[in-house]
Amino acid sequence: MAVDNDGIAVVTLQRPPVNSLNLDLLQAMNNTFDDVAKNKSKGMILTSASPTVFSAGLDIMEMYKPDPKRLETFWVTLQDMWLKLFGASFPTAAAINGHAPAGGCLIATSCEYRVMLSGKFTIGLNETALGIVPPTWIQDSLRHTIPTRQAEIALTTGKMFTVDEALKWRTNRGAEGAARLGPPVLEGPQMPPRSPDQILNKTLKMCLSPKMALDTGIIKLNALNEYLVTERTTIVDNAITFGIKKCNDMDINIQKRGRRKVGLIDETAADKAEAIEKCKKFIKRFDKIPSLARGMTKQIFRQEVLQKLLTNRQADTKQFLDLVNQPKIQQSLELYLAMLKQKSQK
Ligand SMILES: CCCCCC/C=C\CC(=O)SCCNC(=O)CCNC(=O)[C@H](O)C(C)(C)COP(=O)(O)OP(=O)(O)OC[C@H]1O[C@@H](n2cnc3c(N)ncnc32)[C@H](O)[C@@H]1OP(=O)(O)O
Repeated sequence: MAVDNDGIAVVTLQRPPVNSLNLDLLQAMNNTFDDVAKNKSKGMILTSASPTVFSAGLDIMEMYKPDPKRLETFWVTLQDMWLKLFGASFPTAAAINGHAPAGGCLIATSCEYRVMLSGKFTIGLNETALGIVPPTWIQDSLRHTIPTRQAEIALTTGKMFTVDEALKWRTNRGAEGAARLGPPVLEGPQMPPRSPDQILNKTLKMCLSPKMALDTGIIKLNALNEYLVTERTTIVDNAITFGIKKCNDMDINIQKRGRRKVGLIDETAADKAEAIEKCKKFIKRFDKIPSLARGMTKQIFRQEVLQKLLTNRQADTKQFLDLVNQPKIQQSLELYLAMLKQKSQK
């Protein structure tokens, strides 16, 4: 952990090669989260020392042919880690500088803000694809981050999102779009400034008139272009809102049409330093908010999900132990480990 001059703690996961979460790493994370809380840090950013992997999720070796006592401690320590991170009163952000499957995605979704490096990385809860069932609180972390329907589809299909798919939906391409429309397209006299409505009404009237002089037509076209440039964002936003409503009315899946993104991450960054900077910017947004009010509001907001695990902790642990000890699950884990080994030897 490194605390910067602003009092923001940057916690770097460092368990080569892929930051898989074994008992030792989870215990170290818990101790670190306690320290961040004790030191009254302004906030915490989680990132990874690996250049390509944020975290590969749970260490499968902890679950394959496990020692019963250690397996139980492992699970309870994972629950503790999640309770501390998801329920932290201080602001939390993840600078996701690589792949974040399963438990890696859990850590990221437990934070309040996510910045992921652009590139060929993926993030998601892929458990069902491995034949394992993510427990309620792990599902809840995703449901807390993205819309319920998208979370259900992602969970049941074991979806791994590309960075672009994971990004949140943005409609405002203001400057870029305006630049594409550009300056007036036709050479010639320009019109004195008027309000967009005045311009549009006049243009419509003129276009309906059968005798329009060329010069007047040019003025009007320039005026229309000016209107489109200045009001583009509003026009595009209104068109998208209208389009979404129509698609919903007609039961058309907007995501398939490529416009709607899911919001699993908040921003992208070109490199780790930029990702950390963007996370810091998020944390600094709370500079003027009294920390007690902020922290309590967050905890109330997350209380229902946290309480579910707190009340069912023993049952959740038993369910995990029963599941892992099933011969079928052991077989799946063995096959998966062999597949990973084979892949890494290529
Ligand atoms: C049973 C009930 C459980 C319920 C609880 C459910 C909650 C969470 C479940 C999990 O988190 S399970 C873990 C799921 N994780 C994954 O599916 C990711 C698997 N790994 C990968 O896809 C890749 O490793 C990577 C993260 C994309 C990185 O790829 P890269 O090419 O950089 O590295 P590799 O060559 O694949 O791996 C290097 C080395 O690490 C070993 N390894 C990778 N992931 C894990 C892991 N999760 N646990 C243990 N070991 C892992 C991999 O086998 C290689 O080992 P060596 O061959 O070098 O010995």
